[in-house]
Amino acid sequence: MRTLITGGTVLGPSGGVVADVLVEGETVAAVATPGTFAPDTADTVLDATGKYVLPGGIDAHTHMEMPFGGTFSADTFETGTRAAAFGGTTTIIDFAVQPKGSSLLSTLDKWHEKAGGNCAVDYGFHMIVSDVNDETLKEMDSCVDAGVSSFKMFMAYPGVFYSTDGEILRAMGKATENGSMIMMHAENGIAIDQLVAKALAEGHGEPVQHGYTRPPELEGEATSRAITLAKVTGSPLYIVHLSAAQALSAVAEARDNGQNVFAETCPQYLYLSIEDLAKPEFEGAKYVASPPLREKSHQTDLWRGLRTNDLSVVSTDHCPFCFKDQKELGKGDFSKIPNGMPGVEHRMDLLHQGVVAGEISLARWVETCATTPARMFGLFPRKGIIAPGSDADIVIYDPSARQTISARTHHMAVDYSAYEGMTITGAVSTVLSRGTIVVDRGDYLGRPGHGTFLSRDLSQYLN
Ligand SMILES: NC(=O)NCCC(=O)O
Ligand SMILES: [Zn+2]
Ligand SMILES: [Zn+2]
Repeated sequence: MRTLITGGTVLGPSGGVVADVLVEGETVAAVATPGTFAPDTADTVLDATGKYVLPGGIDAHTHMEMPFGGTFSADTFETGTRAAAFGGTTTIIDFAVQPKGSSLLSTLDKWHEKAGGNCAVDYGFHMIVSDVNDETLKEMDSCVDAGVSSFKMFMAYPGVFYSTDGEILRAMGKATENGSMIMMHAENGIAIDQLVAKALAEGHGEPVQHGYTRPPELEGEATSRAITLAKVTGSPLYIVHLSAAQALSAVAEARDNGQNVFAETCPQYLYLSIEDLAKPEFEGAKYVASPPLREKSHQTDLWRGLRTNDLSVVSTDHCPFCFKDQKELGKGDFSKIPNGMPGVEHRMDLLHQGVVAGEISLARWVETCATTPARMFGLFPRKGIIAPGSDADIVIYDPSARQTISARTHHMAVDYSAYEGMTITGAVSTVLSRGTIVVDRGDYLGRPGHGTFLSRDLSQYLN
């Protein structure tokens, strides 16, 4: 099967060039001067004139079917990866969640069961370690052997996912040994729990209290502490869902000092704010995620961080809970609102909107949403670039189309959109996953089970 994509501007991490792309089977065969290949030698010709042709997005932070607060995030691997495909994301890396008291390998088996045969696009796993002991430390080696080479830990959520500094230090030591990466949810959960208890005792149960009780200073403090622990152990560190200027300063300083510290932010922290959390009639619950949405002033710093590469990656932290029945579990007590927001479908569009607004370049759009996550998580050059030999995960993107985001038209299995009514310039036209057209002008042509598991080895990037 040969597919020829003609006349588009092919984008990569260093800019764009008008070229034709030849796909043979599942991989890119050539990127060549327009007209190099006769159209009648291809089975399918896609005219991309006036459009961008870019590597499929890589969302390195999703939570499909994730257990949290007595319920499960609303997207299954089937619905969530289909929504990802609609939005131009052709790889997700989801988090397997170790329940306290159980093993990492049985957790991994469970996540394979959930995802196997169901995904529309390719997928990998990180492992959430919530129980550090001799056995799980050994199992981290087995996870790396099984292609799961990144481990998330929590300085937040005492009693649930939380690890002490000592436990983090031990896991970081193991990561240094076996060439894996520690990913950190950096918020001071012990202090936050005190603020939450005080707010509730004073009768403040409304959603905006979620923001007030998780101040940015406690994200900055935890980020600095994680960086210090990583320095002591010599381990690389990846800060997930960074939201606050204080945390960004800590990351920037560490990077300036030559430490292997990386960070991601998410579209919600670039576009939404504590004003959304403060919406009346419990509507603020739609925006409850941790870390919380911040004052708008933080957004300026985050966009700058994306330009300077102190923020290297944009992921979604897609963790959708329906407003009805799920978010409602926390009516009257904000601490019981399931934490998380939907987003996997709109990351590419929202970051393209950053290009339109002059915040980032086209090259940074591709780099932060595809190339760098591929490099950092052991998928490059198979993913994250359009080059001979790479998987033909390709998005044809119309930069002049206009669309309005709405729950009425999105494909995520959740009853609201965090960006309801927002108008975007640019839209996905066609998406190929390993050479197969999975989305074309609004139609889904893929199938559950097309997506395959990606075994990841980080040694190339980190050494
Ligand atoms: N972010 C969030 O609120 N929910 C998902 C779990 C996590 O990433 O901490
Ligand atoms: Zn987290
Ligand atoms: Zn998350």
